[in-house]
Amino acid sequence: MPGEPWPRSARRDGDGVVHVAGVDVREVAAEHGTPAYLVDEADMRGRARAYRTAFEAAFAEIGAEVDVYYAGKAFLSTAVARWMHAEGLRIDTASGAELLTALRAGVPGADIGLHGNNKSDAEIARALDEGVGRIIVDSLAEIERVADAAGARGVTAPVMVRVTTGVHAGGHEYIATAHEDQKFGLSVTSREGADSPALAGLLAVLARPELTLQGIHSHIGSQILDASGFAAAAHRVLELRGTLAARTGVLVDEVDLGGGYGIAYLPGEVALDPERVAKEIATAVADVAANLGQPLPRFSIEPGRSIAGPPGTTLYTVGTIKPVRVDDTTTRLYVSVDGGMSDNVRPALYGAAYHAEIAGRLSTAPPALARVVGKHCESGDIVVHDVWLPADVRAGDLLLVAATGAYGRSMASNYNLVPRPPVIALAEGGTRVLVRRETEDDLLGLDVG
Ligand SMILES: Cc1ncc(COP(=O)(O)O)c(C=O)c1O
Ligand SMILES: N[C@@H](CCCC[NH3+])C(=O)O
Repeated sequence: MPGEPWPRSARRDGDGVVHVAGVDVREVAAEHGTPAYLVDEADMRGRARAYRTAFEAAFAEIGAEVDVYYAGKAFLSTAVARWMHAEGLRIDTASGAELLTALRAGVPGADIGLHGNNKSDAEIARALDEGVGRIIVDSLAEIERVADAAGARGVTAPVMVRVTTGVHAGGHEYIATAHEDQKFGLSVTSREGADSPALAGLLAVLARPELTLQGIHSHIGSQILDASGFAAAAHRVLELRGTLAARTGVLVDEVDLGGGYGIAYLPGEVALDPERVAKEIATAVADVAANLGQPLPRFSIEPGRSIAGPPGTTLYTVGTIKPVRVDDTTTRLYVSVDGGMSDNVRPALYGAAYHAEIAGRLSTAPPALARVVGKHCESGDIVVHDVWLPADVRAGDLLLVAATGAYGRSMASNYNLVPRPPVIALAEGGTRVLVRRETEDDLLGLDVG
């Protein structure tokens, strides 16, 4: 600290105490308790701005426009939706409650998109009634459902068709989304001379007067650290756009290239740089469009992790410490904290690696091999697999885990009936609760049997 993977403002003072946005983590713990998710507001807003300005500039160079949608699945609250909208981003939602959060924040429906491979009737109805800017349809059946719902309301629904391009990209298999054998989208691959499912989807949209075909959507995966996958996917999407134009004369207006921009989780890892990736993608799509003889569409992207991840940290208090002899030469310190897989499921789900440091004091003790574990009844309840902590780590120490802002709170559970931690924004030396701590009464209140 400072530097990746920590929030931009993270510093240690002369006593070794970590401050984020000028706030002493010991004060956060005293005021709000632990575990707690902390968000460096200026950092999150800055990253949103950086993505928007980098993509706008790179696409302006090739003569195209681009909209940036913040992918709310990474972490959404009304404050976050307001920050993102104030920074000139739109909001991508993937459920009725994410949509409602953006609306409650005052984001106009026109600036919101709705995703989902199995949208409920109620979700489709809300999207139509609130006039969302786009519904991203994910199957042939859904195209008919959205058209029927729009017809019943006497409105026209703006839709994008989500396609899968077969491009493999991203981290764990569970977060790659453009390969063939998975649930999302319609494949661009045509088999046995038939139209590809993606082309069939586009034709199905054109066949329904209750729908306007706004564009084609491709999201290839998440935690991608190499821009070439985006360019390869864009190539296939523009080819599909050309095929549709040749068949029907309709040239779709917009292409969404999804999210997936990778971040640093560990010291020494290098995140994708928005300016560089924006330039690489813009140059690639300009070349492809020129080769295909197509005018450029409008573009959009949907970053989530790269905006919400790095500004977020999780503050825990250390409890039980157990040295475990793992072989003749190695002892590992099992350092238990007051949270675990209920507030960050990513290590258990994807084997994701994180970095942690003692945050409330300086230690000159030699480093010891440690594994940070949670308080749940599961041996896979690991917060940080391998990390060197000072050998004098002790109960009561504050431990800060880096880069937990995306897919931490948003994927949190109540395993073992553990209440979920609050989300605290840190800005200009002060704190503000964005999402309050869940209580045992909240959980027992659901038990009406
Ligand atoms: C359709 C879609 N858009 C955007 C995202 C956001 O991805 P990321 O958080 O990796 O930027 C996802 C999640 O992977 C997604 O499924
Ligand atoms: N939840 C995943 C990424 C999002 C996948 C959504 N398509 C993660 O934590 O990495």
